[in-house]
Amino acid sequence: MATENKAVITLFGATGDLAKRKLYTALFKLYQKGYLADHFALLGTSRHEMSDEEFQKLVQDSIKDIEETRNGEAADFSKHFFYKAHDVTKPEHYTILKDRIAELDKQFGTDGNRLFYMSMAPQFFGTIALNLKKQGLLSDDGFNRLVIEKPFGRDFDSAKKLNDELSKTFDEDQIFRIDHYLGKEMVQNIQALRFGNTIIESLWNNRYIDNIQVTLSEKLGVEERAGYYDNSGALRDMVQNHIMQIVAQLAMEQPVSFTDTDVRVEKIKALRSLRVYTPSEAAANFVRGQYDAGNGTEAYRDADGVDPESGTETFVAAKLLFDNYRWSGVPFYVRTGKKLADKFTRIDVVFKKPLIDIFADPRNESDQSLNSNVLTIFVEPKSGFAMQLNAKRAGQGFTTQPVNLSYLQSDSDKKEAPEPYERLFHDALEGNHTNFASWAEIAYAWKFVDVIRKLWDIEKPQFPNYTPGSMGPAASDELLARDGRKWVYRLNH
Ligand SMILES: NC(=O)C1=CN([C@@H]2O[C@H](COP(=O)(O)OP(=O)(O)OC[C@H]3O[C@@H](n4cnc5c(N)ncnc54)[C@H](OP(=O)(O)O)[C@@H]3O)[C@@H](O)[C@H]2O)C=CC1
Ligand SMILES: O=C1O[C@H](COP(=O)(O)O)[C@@H](O)[C@H](O)[C@H]1O
Repeated sequence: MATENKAVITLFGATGDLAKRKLYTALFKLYQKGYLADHFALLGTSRHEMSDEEFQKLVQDSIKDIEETRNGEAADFSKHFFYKAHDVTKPEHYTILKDRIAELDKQFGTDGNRLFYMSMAPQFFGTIALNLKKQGLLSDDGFNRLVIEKPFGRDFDSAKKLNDELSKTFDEDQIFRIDHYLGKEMVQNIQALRFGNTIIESLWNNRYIDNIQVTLSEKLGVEERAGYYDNSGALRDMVQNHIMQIVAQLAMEQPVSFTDTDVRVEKIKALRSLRVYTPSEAAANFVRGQYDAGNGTEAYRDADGVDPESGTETFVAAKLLFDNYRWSGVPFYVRTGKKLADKFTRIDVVFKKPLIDIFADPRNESDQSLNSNVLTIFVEPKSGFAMQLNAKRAGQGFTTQPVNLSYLQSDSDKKEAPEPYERLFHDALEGNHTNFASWAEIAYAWKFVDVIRKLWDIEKPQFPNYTPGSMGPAASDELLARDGRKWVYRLNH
């Protein structure tokens, strides 16, 4: 039975792409499930003039593809939505919001609970937070929470400046920094798999694991976001946040309890032990790429809104090392890129082979009958796990072959699973930080990434260097080949 969350949500950027594509849908699903009911209201803002009725129509249009569970549900839901034109850079405009929030609080009985959601260009985040306090928009009665979109800074210094600005208004336990990968079902499952299974956790260390591979592969290019992406690149867009968060969950120690505070402590410790490279180590352990034209796709540099001489990377592969007792000597290979062969996210945990292969033919030195055991966590589009084991091939004689034990979520399971934004909105309304990035995690991730960024900003890359539809530049395969390893997922394999 769902417990209703009471709050007035103030959404900055209410007419933006993210709000229309993801946020209203997420809220509607929470409404359908009863997590939002009579006692909530959303006050949308942007500079655009619009009436409440027009805004309600915009919200209804955004959720029109979701099936209603009862007649008139979408219309009833939209009646909780209100709008005020507001320029976040104008301090005097905040008074308009303040009065309206107070009215909505009374009208909907939200007990003074306020959730502020910044879904706007990041240069405005600091200003909004400062004005929320200065202009008196915070409540004295219920909770005051801030949900903030990515990117959180573009390097450590800018992230720290932003965090200092936010901290003048909100305490760390009031800030919810969105990383939508943390809202994905199978990313959350990493902890269930590790800490719910003796068979897994007892092997989860450098005695048994040879290497771990994380792949976030995208088939699409930059689409409509070229302006943002060309200033960002894959390192900032995907590695500093999503990949670091996944890697932290794979590397962390078992938390004392499954609470946000204890989980955070362990993730922070894991990121603290990530080896920060010197520039020459960074050059050896990081690979960047940019897609060329090919397979019916134009080159990145020819895309609308991209600098024709752009040196922005659309692909990153890297080898990460943790300097701690559990992981010493185990490389974590990560990669992400646009215009790759397919859209998928997966984690491959490659176990060490048995020390002695008693099945190999002693007369043939090159005979290797045993494969590595590989645990694959399929994050998307399929969701589940597979464990590759060695088994006897059926029939006369004795040879082994790899076989798979697998669990894949059914389509109905997947339909039941909330979308990341639904889950994360709900967590923020509940005040649960488990699936949000803390400042310390973000700070360590930036300090790690800044070394690479600085190096890449100095050295001119040899771009373009990979074909659309491939798995990135050859140097990505060479990164592993140098260590005598291969990506578990590769084309034509
Ligand atoms: N779109 C996406 O897929 C994703 C977006 N994000 C993040 O979400 C945030 C929002 O992105 P997105 O929705 O794409 O951005 P958009 O550019 O589509 O929307 C920006 C919103 O901000 C409003 N706005 C701009 N300037 C002002 C101002 N001075 N005062 C008040 N309102 C203003 C705009 O309305 P108006 O111009 O009328 O004022 C609009 O509602 C960003 O931080 C982005 O990085 C993160 C992941 C994915
Ligand atoms: O944060 C981002 O993520 C998307 C990929 O997210 P997914 O859920 O579709 O895997 C990426 O396309 C975008 O560039 C980045 O900003």
